[in-house]
Amino acid sequence: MSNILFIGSGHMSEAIIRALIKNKVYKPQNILVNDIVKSRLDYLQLTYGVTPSEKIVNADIIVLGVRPQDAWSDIVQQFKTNKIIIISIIAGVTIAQIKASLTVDIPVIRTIPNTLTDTGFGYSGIATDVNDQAVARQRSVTQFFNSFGKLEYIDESLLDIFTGYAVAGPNYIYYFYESLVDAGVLVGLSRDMAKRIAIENLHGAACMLQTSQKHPRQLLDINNSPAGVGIHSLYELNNSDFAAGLQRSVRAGVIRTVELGKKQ
Ligand SMILES: NC(=O)C1=CN([C@@H]2O[C@H](COP(=O)(O)OP(=O)(O)OC[C@H]3O[C@@H](n4cnc5c(N)ncnc54)[C@H](OP(=O)(O)O)[C@@H]3O)[C@@H](O)[C@H]2O)C=CC1
Ligand SMILES: O=C(O)[C@@H]1CCC=N1
Repeated sequence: MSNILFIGSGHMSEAIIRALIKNKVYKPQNILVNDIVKSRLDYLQLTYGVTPSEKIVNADIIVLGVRPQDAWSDIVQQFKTNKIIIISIIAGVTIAQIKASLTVDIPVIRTIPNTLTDTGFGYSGIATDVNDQAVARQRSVTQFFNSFGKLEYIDESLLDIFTGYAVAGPNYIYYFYESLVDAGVLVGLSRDMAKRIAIENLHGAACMLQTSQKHPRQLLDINNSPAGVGIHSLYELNNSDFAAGLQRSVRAGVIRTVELGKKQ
């Protein structure tokens, strides 16, 4: 079996490692982890049985899991063989930037993975340059990507937008859920009951949007009788900055992604 090395083994790498093991794409012993934090390596070894690697070694696939602000450029300069494939999960940093730091011609695939790996939901974006497209179709690479949710192969020019909208996406939902649960508590429900109701409505409303073929406005209409409860509560939401606040938030995520990529 081929092996894979994660350099920078934080939250996102861990979510991918969990998916790789769960979906039997790699055995734990074929997953090598490198991080500057030794306790992180101990934790990953103990939790998943993966192999810690305090030095950067060669592997069939090398996942760059450090942050855009970290020394990714110094890391990639250490690769001296073109027998590896680099998969970068670093937000904002382009394939051209990574290739410019390489001293050997190594294929680079850029992905922006979604932390929803445990659920099978959530889109991850993938981009390659034309020269590396054949490499991206290799069995080991396809298996790697297929293990963590749904995939969208996109042009690299869309990847930063995809990051702010799709991959930061669970944030908007978590925050909405938290605010909704607080609203339930505010009007007098126990937190437990407010949570159960909110999660059920989230699932149910998502199902309606997916299966009913109806525009959200039509669904809102069904849910609001004349002079009734729903339209009164929506009136307040309309009066708030809710929609524009959400849209500004997504735009800020996209802008920050671009900004982070320019830092090095
Ligand atoms: N979390 C998410 O939802 C997503 C994250 N990403 C991308 O994944 C990458 C990692 O994010 P995330 O996992 O959340 O971040 P974390 O901070 O959890 O993980 C990064 C890890 O890399 C370590 N590190 C830093 N520099 C080096 C180095 N030179 N060599 C080895 N290890 C190093 C860090 O150590 P220390 O903390 O000591 O610096 C840390 O343990 C980022 O580029 C992010 O853009 C992409 C999609 C989604
Ligand atoms: O904040 C982050 O670094 C990651 C990238 C996209 C969403 N979260």
